[in-house]
Amino acid sequence: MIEVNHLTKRYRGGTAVDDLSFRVEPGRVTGFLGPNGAGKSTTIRMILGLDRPTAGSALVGGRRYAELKRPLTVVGALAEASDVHPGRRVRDHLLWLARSNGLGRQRVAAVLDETGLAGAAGKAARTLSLGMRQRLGIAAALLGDPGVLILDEPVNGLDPEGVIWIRNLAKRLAGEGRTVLVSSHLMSEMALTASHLVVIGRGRLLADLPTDEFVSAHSGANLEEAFMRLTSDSVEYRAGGSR
Ligand SMILES: Nc1ncnc2c1ncn2[C@@H]1O[C@H](COP(=O)(O)OP(=O)(O)OP(=O)(O)O)[C@@H](O)[C@H]1O
Repeated sequence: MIEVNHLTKRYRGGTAVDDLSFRVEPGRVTGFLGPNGAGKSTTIRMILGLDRPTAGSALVGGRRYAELKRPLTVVGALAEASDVHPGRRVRDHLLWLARSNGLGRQRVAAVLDETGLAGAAGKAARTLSLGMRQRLGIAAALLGDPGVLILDEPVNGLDPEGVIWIRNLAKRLAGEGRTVLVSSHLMSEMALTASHLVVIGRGRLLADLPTDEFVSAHSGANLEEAFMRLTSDSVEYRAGGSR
């Protein structure tokens, strides 16, 4: 479970996240949506302890990230596909992560299998395709067998096979009872992946409800239309859209 309580982040230039509260429940995939600049990344960064809230809190498994003794065993995150040293081999990267987080080697073998990377374990990161790098990021997120997974724009740039793989993986992880939060700009993909949605605009909560209810509540023919109707006032580049 992820609990975001009155979370606020102000910068000199304005407010990125504005008194935001929602819960991400286990056992289902929750889509995290919002137009560019809505505050999704800032929210995720605060959940992961990478940014300090101005006010409010973000809890993972009932605790602030900074209080977690072994964070990788509680929450796994895919943020940047490329935060691996280019010369490092796939297995060595995961072994290093495992060692520095007090996890056994057997977890490395398990996540290599789970992500279909066993055959590429000896390859240097720089030789991997984007799809393979994405799998490596997911392998790292799964290393501690966490109950909470946060995937920020996981399908960007992936080919259809990669997109389907991520979709099925997210659903399988949720089916195992984990909490899965996925952010994406691709509405058609979200409609296929997420059964629940949290939608924000200008740092504020706009909707928190099941995907099918979201579409019918905003009288859209599909998720994209419903999203456009709901967020049309929150788009950053609109005239008069100063923050
Ligand atoms: N370090 C920072 N300093 C000042 N402003 C910031 C900083 N980080 C983010 N912002 C501002 O906060 C707002 C929210 O940004 P954020 O990246 O969280 O949005 P987002 O929903 O993830 O957008 P996108 O979909 O484009 O990735 C934006 O207006 C952004 O310019």
